Amino acid sequence: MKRKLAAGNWKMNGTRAALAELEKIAAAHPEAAVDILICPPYQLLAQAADIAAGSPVAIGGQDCHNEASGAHTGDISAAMLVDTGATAVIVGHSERREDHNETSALVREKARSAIEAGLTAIICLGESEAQRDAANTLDIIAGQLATSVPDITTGANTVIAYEPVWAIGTGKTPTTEQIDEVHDFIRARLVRRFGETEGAAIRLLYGGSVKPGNAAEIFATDNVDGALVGGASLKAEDFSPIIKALEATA
Ligand SMILES: O=C(CO)COP(=O)(O)O
Repeated sequence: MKRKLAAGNWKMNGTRAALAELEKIAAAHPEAAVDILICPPYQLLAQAADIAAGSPVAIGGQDCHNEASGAHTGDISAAMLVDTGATAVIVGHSERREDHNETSALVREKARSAIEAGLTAIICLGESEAQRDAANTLDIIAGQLATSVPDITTGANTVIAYEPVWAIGTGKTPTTEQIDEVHDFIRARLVRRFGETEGAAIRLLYGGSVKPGNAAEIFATDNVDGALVGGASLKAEDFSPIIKALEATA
């Protein structure tokens, strides 16, 4: 039985003072019925991993380079993330695709590099508002999925996060029917490509304005195995109820 996953992406938020929130999250869930992951900014990773040690909370990075080392000023490799104590990394977030012109082909190489280093790759996909309005959502998802997900993907090493770009940080969320449609589509494509067992084992997260108030409804949707949460993961008082809502479905 695959465990559901409540993941928090702190994005470019948080100095050392923010670690107090991580302490609160770890203390509030000593025996979680779901996996919990916090992805703080790089400078907090090693300390975050120390704080989370012995708790059900795992720590992840928000991006990695596709190469293991070398002349890439300002970048971080998957092996370096492992060295901090991180066990996962987000790749292909729409903010990386947009701000850093990351293509799906590059995202695939980052995911491959992360998996080869022993990290769980959380690969993000999602359509823009214009793409949804033009009824291109499933075509966009199909293309991103085909190109961003490496052949070495298994249920154990990869998580897919569906994050409609227009729902991120906007307070807008798709209807549960819209989430259902995309998640079912992703599941079918994964099963077709990786086979019944692995295709079904890859966890599918929904991300985009998940809050304590809408989490239960989103988690009741078929093929939603958890959430990738931005703003509401920054404070324990917001993230804990989301974890609990997911536990209620586990
Ligand atoms: O981008 C997200 C998580 O990666 C979602 O962000 P928000 O939850 O702030 O909308």
